[in-house]
Amino acid sequence: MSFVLGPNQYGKAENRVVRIYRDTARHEIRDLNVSTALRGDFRAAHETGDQANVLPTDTQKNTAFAFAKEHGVTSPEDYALTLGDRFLAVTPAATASRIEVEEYAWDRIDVGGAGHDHAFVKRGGEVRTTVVTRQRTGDGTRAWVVSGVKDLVVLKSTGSEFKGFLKDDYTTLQETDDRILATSLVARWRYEDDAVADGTDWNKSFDDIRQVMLETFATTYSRALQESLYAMGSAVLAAHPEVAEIKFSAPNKHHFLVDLSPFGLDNPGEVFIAADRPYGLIEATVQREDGSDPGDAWLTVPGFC
Ligand SMILES: O=c1[nH]c(=O)c2[nH]c(=O)[nH]c2[nH]1
Repeated sequence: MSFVLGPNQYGKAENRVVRIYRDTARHEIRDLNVSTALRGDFRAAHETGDQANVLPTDTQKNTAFAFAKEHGVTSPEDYALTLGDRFLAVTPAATASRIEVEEYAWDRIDVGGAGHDHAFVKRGGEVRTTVVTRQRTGDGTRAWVVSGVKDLVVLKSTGSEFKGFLKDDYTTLQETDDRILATSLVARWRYEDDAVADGTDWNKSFDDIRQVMLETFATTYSRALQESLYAMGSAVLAAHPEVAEIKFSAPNKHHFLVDLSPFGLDNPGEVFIAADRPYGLIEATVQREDGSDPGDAWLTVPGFC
């Protein structure tokens, strides 16, 4: 039996490149998922293990991040064309480079009718939720309404720090005065018992609460995601007497600053790698001090402490 090498390509898939433009107070964000691949004469790498023609996938990854700084991201097309050109230039064995870019769209969070300078909400994907429990009582029924939103992805490109935390022998995290803060928010709020009898406009209430959460996230300087959540919950309870309590489950979607110094580039908060996992998971309830009895409202509602 004999075999020959058929079609092949290799590269680094799904580099999560986030480029922030922060030359002025009004930041811009380009959020990309970049996959690179090279095709050509890479027979030796497969047949004899000789890597002399192989531009490592690690180098391809580094280039994807470095080019986001050096050449910027004016469009996914221009960025991909520039990257593809570079790989061909430095890899003589390559006959083709293939660059696939997905771009995630962000909208500015609306604050008082204007888009915020550095707070964004990811377009699409969010889901409105409600869990209603109607329970038989002696003379009728009682209803609990727990409504919410999940997968509401928000990001601040500045106005967030994390420092002064407890340190031990295993702490390596550096303190920071300025970081990206991002989360995919799950929030559920329980309405007061009389919200049903009072004829609550559920649609209006949902829209307003969502807006209060977004606006508070945007305008509150954050010393931790915990503080942002508490501020958001407090703002909802202050503005909405029909809400008894609100619970949050918020993954801290880490964005790590990429070290571009090996390539002679500085990186003052402009190019980040959006990490997938692990993630910090911050969960908190904000409730009224004299709050009503939640009864069975939260029974089997998953994902909250
Ligand atoms: O907002 C944060 N809260 C934390 O508890 C935490 N822990 C951590 O490593 N980073 C962060 N960020």
